[in-house]
Amino acid sequence: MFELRLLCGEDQVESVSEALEALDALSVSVEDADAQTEAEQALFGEPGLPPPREGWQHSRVLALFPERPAAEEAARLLQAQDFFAGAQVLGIEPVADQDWVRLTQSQFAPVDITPEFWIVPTWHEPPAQAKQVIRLDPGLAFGTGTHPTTRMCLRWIAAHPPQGRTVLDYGCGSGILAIGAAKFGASAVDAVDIDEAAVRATNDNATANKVALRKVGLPDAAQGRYDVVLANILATPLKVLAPLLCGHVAAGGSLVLAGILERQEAELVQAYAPHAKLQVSDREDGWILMTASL
Ligand SMILES: C[S@@+](CC[C@H](N)C(=O)[O-])C[C@H]1O[C@@H](n2cnc3c(N)ncnc32)[C@H](O)[C@@H]1O
Repeated sequence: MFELRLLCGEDQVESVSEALEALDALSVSVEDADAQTEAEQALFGEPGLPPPREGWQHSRVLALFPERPAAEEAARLLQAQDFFAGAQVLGIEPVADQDWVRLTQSQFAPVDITPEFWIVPTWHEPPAQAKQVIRLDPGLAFGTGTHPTTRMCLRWIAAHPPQGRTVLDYGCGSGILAIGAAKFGASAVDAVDIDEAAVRATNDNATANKVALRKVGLPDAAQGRYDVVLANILATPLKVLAPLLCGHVAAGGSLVLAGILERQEAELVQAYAPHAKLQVSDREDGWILMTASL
């Protein structure tokens, strides 16, 4: 395959990408041309908030073609378009054949939560010392066990097995916390997310792990009170959700919150103060786990 490399301004990326697709590019990808420089810009904000920017100031657009003449023809046609004015063709490079599946898989190794509790991709054998295993492959939904926020929630579950208790996983992503709670003996687990793709992933991952979740759906599926409420979202939505999440915790139950940076501790304590007394119960890589007993 051959890769056509282009440099475009913010306003040109969409037209150039669409034109490349119309010119039968096998794939089109866009990178921040200013990455790792002082001009690098963040594009994504917290969920529910508008992105700080719609696109990068300078983008590298990379298009794959099966043959060099097709890439050359695409470059020639693009250069003749008005919308390409100011953009540049950086070159056409052959792309070495690789076993992409193997390469991707090699980046996801088993992850230990405790010495005996592991998250293991399906293409790996569980380590010998693993007594409790969640089988999970990377997918569209967040939560493979590699992020500190997920790891801290799973560590909390392993340290406080919800044996015979009801659990709500609010913002379930891949369903990893719900599955963990079910594996550690919860009597009923509900998992909800605002993202339909997360709901689908949670159902699929629960089936793959042979655990039965009681309800999986959009946030309205969470009804009533639970002995344990887990929410690994981010500080801003967690603050907004304070009354709702606390309203789902049964008397004597536990609230477990993650997605909070160390510097956000005080604002979370304040937001939850009318409902619960939050305290930091774990920390990893600048993230904290905050919990409360109600
Ligand atoms: C950081 S991921 C956590 C996924 C998984 N629970 C874990 O611990 O790895 C946060 C998830 O919360 C969901 N989410 C964000 N805001 C939400 C909201 N207001 N209500 C429900 N889910 C939300 C996102 O769609 C995402 O799947």
